[in-house]
Amino acid sequence: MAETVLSCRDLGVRFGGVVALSAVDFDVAAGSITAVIGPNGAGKTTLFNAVTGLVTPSGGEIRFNGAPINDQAPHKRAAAGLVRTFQNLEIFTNMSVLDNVLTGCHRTIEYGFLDALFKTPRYTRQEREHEDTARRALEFVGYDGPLDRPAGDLPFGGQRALELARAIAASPSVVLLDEPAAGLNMRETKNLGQLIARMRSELGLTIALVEHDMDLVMSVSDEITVLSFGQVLATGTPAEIQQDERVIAAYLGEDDEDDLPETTHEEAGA
Ligand SMILES: Nc1ncnc2c1ncn2[C@@H]1O[C@H](COP(=O)(O)OP(=O)(O)OP(=O)(O)O)[C@@H](O)[C@H]1O
Repeated sequence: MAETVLSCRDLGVRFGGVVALSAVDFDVAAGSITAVIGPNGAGKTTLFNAVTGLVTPSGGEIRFNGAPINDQAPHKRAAAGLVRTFQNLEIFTNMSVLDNVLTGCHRTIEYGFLDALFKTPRYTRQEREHEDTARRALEFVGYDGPLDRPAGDLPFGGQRALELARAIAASPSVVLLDEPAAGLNMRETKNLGQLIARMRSELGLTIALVEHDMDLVMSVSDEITVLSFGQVLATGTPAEIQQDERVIAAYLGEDDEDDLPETTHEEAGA
């Protein structure tokens, strides 16, 4: 069985009187694609925020590569290889496409302030390496436009791809994708599914994703955790989750977009 790289035990998060997460157990196996689904307000983004250090848990433990990280600052978690993307794009629209991706490389900077000031060989070498990494990440996500184009000029789908490239350029071991298909059309979503599968197969990444697009979730995921009202409702394979009566009940009354599709993991060609 694959080793667990990320785990939450008995995780709780409160915002004043609102219990956003309660007694949540969540595991991500090395090399897996693990999805977190659930109705609006179920606590999915809060789970990712707790894992990446953007919110402080009121209880429970988060472990990354076996070590507790509850007290670790967000940038330390990123430096350790736990990298994320955001539901609302966090693109620097005035910066170029290349510079946006380069910001992802900064977690691996080894030169100091004086190296940068005097442009020492160490600085020049690492800047060149970072640029190569950024170019390769852009190529990986299928970007073939000019590198100096302002990121704000890209269409929405292009900006989503740019965010993925930035996460990839950070050389992570685990990537958390928060609603990567939000705002994408059907063709773009299908391409995204292939890209996520390639991130695992070609780059060896472990991926966790929060997503509302059920066709995407069911086609790419190995394991799914379902949250409802801040608690884990079910955990299982796509086939198990699609047949789970509690999950189906939790989704009744949700938008069509959120309905569990009838396609299975196998049918979707994952
Ligand atoms: N910063 C905050 N302050 C107060 N309440 C919050 C905060 N962030 C989230 N919440 C509340 O916590 C609960 C879980 O929110 P969260 O955004 O994690 O849900 P979600 O499953 O990601 O929803 P969606 O699918 O709509 O993005 C909700 O009741 C939400 O209103």
